[in-house]
Amino acid sequence: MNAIEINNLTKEYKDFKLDDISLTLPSGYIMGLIGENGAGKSTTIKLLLNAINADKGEISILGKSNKDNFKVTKEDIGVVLDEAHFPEGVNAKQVNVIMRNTYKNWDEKVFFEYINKFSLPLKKSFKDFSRGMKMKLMIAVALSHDAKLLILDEATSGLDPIVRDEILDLFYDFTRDESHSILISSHIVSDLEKLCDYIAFLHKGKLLFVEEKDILLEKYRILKCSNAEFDDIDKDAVKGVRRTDYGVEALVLKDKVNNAFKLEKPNIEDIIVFMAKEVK
Ligand SMILES: Nc1ncnc2c1ncn2[C@@H]1O[C@H](COP(=O)(O)OP(=O)(O)OP(=O)(O)O)[C@@H](O)[C@H]1O
Repeated sequence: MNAIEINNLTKEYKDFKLDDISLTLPSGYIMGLIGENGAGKSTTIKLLLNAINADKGEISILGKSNKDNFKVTKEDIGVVLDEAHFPEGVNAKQVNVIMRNTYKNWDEKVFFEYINKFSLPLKKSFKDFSRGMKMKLMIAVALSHDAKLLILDEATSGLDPIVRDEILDLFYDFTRDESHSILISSHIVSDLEKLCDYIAFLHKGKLLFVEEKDILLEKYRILKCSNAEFDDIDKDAVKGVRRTDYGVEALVLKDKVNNAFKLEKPNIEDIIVFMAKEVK
C-alpha cells in the first residue's frame, strides 16, 4: 500500500500557484519535502490534511481518498505543524486528557514516557513553553496514538542540534515497522539527507523532482572547469551553473559527462541550490 498518493494537485492563491503536483510515498519509507520559504510546503501539507480545499487533483492517504470519511483516517496520522495548536492555558497533563478523548488508540503511558524523555514539565502552561518545548510536546502527541503515518511540517525547527539528532532517531525508529511512513518538511536539508529515503523538491509551487535519495546522490556530480572546457560540455547534461573567478561550477548528470573531468560528489543541498538557480 502507498502511505500517500498525490495526483495533479493544484491550488491557486492570488500571488501563488501550487502547480500540478504528483507524488507517491510507499508505506515503510520517509519522504523529505524541501523548498525555500513560500515554495508551497505548508500548502501541500494543509491540502493533505484536508484543512484547505484543492482547486484540482486527488489525494489518497493510507489507501483512502482524503475526502472519504477522513475523520477515521486521521486517527492513523500523527501531525506536527509549524504553528502550535493547543489552547494556550493547558499543560502537558491536560493535553493527555484532551488527547485521550480525541484518539481511540491514545496511549497515556507512551505519552508520559515521551514527556519524561523530552524533560518537559507537567504543570507549566503551554503558552509559557519555549518553541523547542512546544515542538517536543507536539511530537510526543504525534507518537502516542499508534499512528501509521507522521506528517511533520518543520517539526525539528527550533530544536537544538542534540535534541534534533535524538528526535531524528525516534522518527527513524518509527519506520522500522514496515507499515509506518513519514512525510517531513524542513529547511534543514542536512537533517532530511540523514533521515529520508525519498526527497521531493518544491520550488515556487512546482515539484522539480521527487526521487530516491540514493539515486539522486549517485546521478549527479559537480563539475569544476574553465569557461573554454565548459563550452564543449553537452548542455543536456547540465542541471545548474555557477560562474566563479576561475571558470565554471556546474551540476551535471554523471553519465553524460566525460569522466576525464574532475567530478565531485554533491550533497542534497548542492543539488537543490544548483537546480533552483536554473528555474526563474
Ligand atoms: N490563505 C492564503 N491566502 C493567500 N496566499 C496564501 C495563503 N496561504 C499561503 N499563501 C501563499 O502561498 C505561498 C506558499 O506558502 P506556504 O506556506 O505553502 O510556503 P512554505 O513552503 O511552507 O514556506 P515556509 O518555508 O516559509 O513556511 C506563499 O506565497 C503564501 O503567501
